[in-house]
Amino acid sequence: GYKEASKPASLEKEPASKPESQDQTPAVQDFRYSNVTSREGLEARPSSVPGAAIGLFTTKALKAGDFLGFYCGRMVPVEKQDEVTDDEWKYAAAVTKRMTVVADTINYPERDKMALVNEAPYPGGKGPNVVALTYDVLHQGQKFSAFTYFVLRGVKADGELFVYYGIGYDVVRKKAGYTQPVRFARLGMKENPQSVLETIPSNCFAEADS
Ligand SMILES: C[S@@+](CC[C@H](N)C(=O)[O-])C[C@H]1O[C@@H](n2cnc3c(N)ncnc32)[C@H](O)[C@@H]1O
Repeated sequence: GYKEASKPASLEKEPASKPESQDQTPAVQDFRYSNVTSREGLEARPSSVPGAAIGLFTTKALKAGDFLGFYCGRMVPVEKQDEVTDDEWKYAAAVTKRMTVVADTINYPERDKMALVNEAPYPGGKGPNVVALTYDVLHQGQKFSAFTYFVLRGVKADGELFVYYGIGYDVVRKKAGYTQPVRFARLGMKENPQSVLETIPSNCFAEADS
């Protein structure tokens, strides 16, 4: 099933509205290491946001509910999170209560691509066109969770992708020198990642919260 996710790990949950519930937990057929962790047609390019460095763009038009990709990287358990550097926190997301994923877009540019999605320019922009959700799978009787990105509203070909990082990201935002209003999102139809990817990348999952 899916549940709304927040980012980064350390911080409080935002009171965001729940996306439509999907009660069926998908059971995976193939659950293994893979470098293909996102849909086709996503490219890193210089961001349209001044000062935001690189951004993620889609070469193909996307529609609300489309699966974008798994947010992958190094899994850091809660007891090791004091070892995460300020730079790494810029690329961190909470997968579960006890596990944070820290993306490495330099060494794993394909696998850790989701970490290149910026926040929408503010003020003046249209806001996010991507939303973060927790995706759960059942594998050999055990539940695993991944932090995923889904398309929130239609994006034209060559459009830049934007997601709201959550209230907890404010510390990092201040250091980077930009602001962002609190956002609430509701997502309708959701494409199953398993209909987009040939294999589900097990290295992007953590043992689910019980
Ligand atoms: C997850 S990374 C996104 C990828 C990053 N732009 C890069 O080049 O690697 C998050 C960082 O991107 C930058 N960023 C994201 N959205 C931004 C925005 N709207 N304005 C300015 N900087 C932004 C900030 O430095 C932030 O800490």
